[in-house]
Amino acid sequence: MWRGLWTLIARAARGPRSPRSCTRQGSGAPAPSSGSTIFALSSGQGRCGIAVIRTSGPSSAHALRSLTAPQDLPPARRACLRQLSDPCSGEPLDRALVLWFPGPQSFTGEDCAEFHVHGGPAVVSGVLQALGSVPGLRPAEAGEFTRRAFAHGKLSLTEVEGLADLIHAETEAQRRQALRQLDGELGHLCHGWAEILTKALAHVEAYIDFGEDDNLEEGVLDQATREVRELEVALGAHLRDARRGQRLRSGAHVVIAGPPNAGKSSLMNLLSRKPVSIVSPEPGTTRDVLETPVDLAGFPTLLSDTAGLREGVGPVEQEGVRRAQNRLEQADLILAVLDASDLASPSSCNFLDAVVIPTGARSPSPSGQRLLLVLNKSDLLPSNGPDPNPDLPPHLLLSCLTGQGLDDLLEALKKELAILCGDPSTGPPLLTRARHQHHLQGCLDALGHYKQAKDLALAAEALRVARGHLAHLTGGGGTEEVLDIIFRDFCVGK
Ligand SMILES: Nc1nc2c(ncn2[C@@H]2O[C@H](COP(=O)(O)OP(=O)(O)OP(=O)(O)O)[C@@H](O)[C@H]2O)c(=O)[nH]1
Ligand SMILES: [K+]
Ligand SMILES: [Mg+2]
Repeated sequence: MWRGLWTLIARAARGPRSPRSCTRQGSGAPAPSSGSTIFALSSGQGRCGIAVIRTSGPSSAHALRSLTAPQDLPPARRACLRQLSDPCSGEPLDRALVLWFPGPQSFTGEDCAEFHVHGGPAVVSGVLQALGSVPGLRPAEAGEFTRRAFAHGKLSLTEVEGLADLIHAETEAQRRQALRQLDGELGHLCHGWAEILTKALAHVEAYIDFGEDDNLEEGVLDQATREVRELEVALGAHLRDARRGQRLRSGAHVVIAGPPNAGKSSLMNLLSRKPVSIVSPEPGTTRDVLETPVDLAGFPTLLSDTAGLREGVGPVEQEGVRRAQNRLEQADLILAVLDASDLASPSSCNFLDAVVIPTGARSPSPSGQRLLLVLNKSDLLPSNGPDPNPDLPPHLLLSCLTGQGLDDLLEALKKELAILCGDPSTGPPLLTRARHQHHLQGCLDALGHYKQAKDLALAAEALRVARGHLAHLTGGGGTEEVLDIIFRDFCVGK
């Protein structure tokens, strides 16, 4: 009987009824049009010390030989100095280091060549033109090198996304997260989950095929159900964290709010280190929502300054207040600012009652919204005096004028943002894209169908659907459309 079961495990792992399992297969991408060899400048545009031009495809060796003297191929993966010249005119182009990467041990899995040339625009365009004149070579499309790497199974889809994020990473936390994804952590996690599903599916299929024979080990079906239950818990925990990874990728929404003249715009300018907002002693200076991307303590954020919240004002300021309230609802983190020397004023009290106390009391609120209370203008308080208001919720003292308290505020922001975005140095791999969330949710829904299935054939089908979602996440059976969206993020030469 157990031999039968192992045959089934193997069959479930392979298909044929099942979707492709979660392995590092390039499957979904179109096979690179056979015969075409691509080339592009892979380093940045513009004048630079050294520019890297590379090729990928079967004519790479021919291209290398056509442009270099001596014409023999350098040893694999070793840099060699060569004279480069135009194959048609024979005109010298540069003296350059060239490298030869025979496939499949190359970035794309195909034969590749690299030319490390002097970075002047004339040299670069001369070499690109010379490559264009070699038969079988054409300029690469955006992301085409990576797409070929994916098609040859060198990178899984989540690793491709990690690479795109790494190229675009602007803050330290983003870079760490992207590197982890490029290392395949999310892919490995999905792979493990897919294996659990494969085993559970094998158990269910064994029961379907041999259950009646009565010589099947007791509890095979119970074991499958137990495994599915454990997987549901793991997926649920990951999905609850899903917003964090997305915030880390696209920036957390941090909204500065408070009564008029508390110093919100002063704080905006201090944190963004540029004069984004107009600061003036006149209450009601800021009317519209002003926003700017800011790297706060290593985390990417979209920082917004808003109109001071107060009632009984003219129609323009009223519209500003309405916009401020709208923006507050979308905030991941509210930076609530009050004037430390003016805490008893009606506008301060209203703001405390309407925003600070309700949000603070809900912390962590169902929406996950968080709040930091900042008492600004601490320079106006008597020095070394007692806390101006010990009854207030936890707060920080700050002076935008002198900068006192800024380090403590940045430290507190770092803690809040690590909670909101996840800490990319520790913790489980994050789901950085809506696509990841969609497939994990699809997998979880299918597991729900498994539990409700009245009939074993339907239960087995639910497990196959669940596994299909995990396979899609890492790129097995990825559709053309998804691939287009992902590779669009890349630049030419990558
Ligand atoms: N003494 C002192 N004055 C400050 C401090 N921060 C801001 N101010 C002053 O307070 C006044 C109001 O500052 P803003 O930054 O315009 O305040 P705001 O909250 O954006 O005001 P509205 O947009 O009108 O709601 C300005 O005159 C600032 O120079 C501070 O830390 N200490
Ligand atoms: K003001
Ligand atoms: Mg302002």
